[in-house]
Amino acid sequence: MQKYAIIVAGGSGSRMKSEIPKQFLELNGQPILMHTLRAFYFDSTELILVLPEPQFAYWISLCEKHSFIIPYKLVKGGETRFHSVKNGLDSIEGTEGLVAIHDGVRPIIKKEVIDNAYHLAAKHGSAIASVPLKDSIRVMNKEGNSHVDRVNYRLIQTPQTFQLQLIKKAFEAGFRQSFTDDASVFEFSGQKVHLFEGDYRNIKITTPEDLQIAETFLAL
Ligand SMILES: Nc1ccn([C@@H]2O[C@H](COP(=O)(O)OP(=O)(O)OP(=O)(O)O)[C@@H](O)[C@H]2O)c(=O)n1
Ligand SMILES: C[C@](O)(CO)[C@H](O)COP(=O)(O)O
Repeated sequence: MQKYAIIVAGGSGSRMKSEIPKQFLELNGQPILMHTLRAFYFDSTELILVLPEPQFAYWISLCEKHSFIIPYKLVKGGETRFHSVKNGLDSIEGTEGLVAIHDGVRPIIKKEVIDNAYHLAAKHGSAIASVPLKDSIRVMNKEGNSHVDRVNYRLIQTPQTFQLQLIKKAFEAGFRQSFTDDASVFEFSGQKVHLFEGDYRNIKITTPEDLQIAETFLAL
């Protein structure tokens, strides 16, 4: 079955507070985004990179500088992550195949996790990488806050992988503020979300200390 990977990097990176967009910050001498794209480049997977249009020229200049020649389709980003993913999905012709949707700023992604994602999505319709919580959590409420049992919760990562036809249909219903990821869009369309074991090293580079953590993982 044809495999696609949509790598979304259309955000503004406001929490990183860096001058250059966080997807272009270097890890081990290469922009974060290059590590992420390379991880999905196998098995004739068709890659789609979603970037804000004003960043296209800068990205192309980085590719020349780093002799980065992996083939991919470049698609413009949208106002929110939902709109960026939608643009990526709309760029795929037809409805046959599997699509992994992955944050461009999660560069430490093992091939084993990606393989599992496609395999399980083919079987269940969806496959969402997740990990159990290591810390205690409390819920905030009118009384202040109270204990909740962490065994009932999971932290959700990407890749979030789907049968193409099902996820395209789900995104046609339109944007809602409550959507934080692709699994929430898929669930809203009435489909069942299938979780599988992700990886604690698959961090989302969001704030400055995440860069140091990612450097450490890459060195392993
Ligand atoms: N309009 C948007 C917003 C987010 N993303 C992507 O979704 C992923 C996860 O989002 P996040 O880490 O929150 O990125 P930003 O929105 O860039 O960061 P921030 O929330 O700190 O501004 C990132 O790869 C980001 O580029 C996107 O493609 N299009
Ligand atoms: C998609 C995601 O990475 C799953 O954990 C997350 O929901 C993105 O959230 P953000 O607020 O856009 O970083």
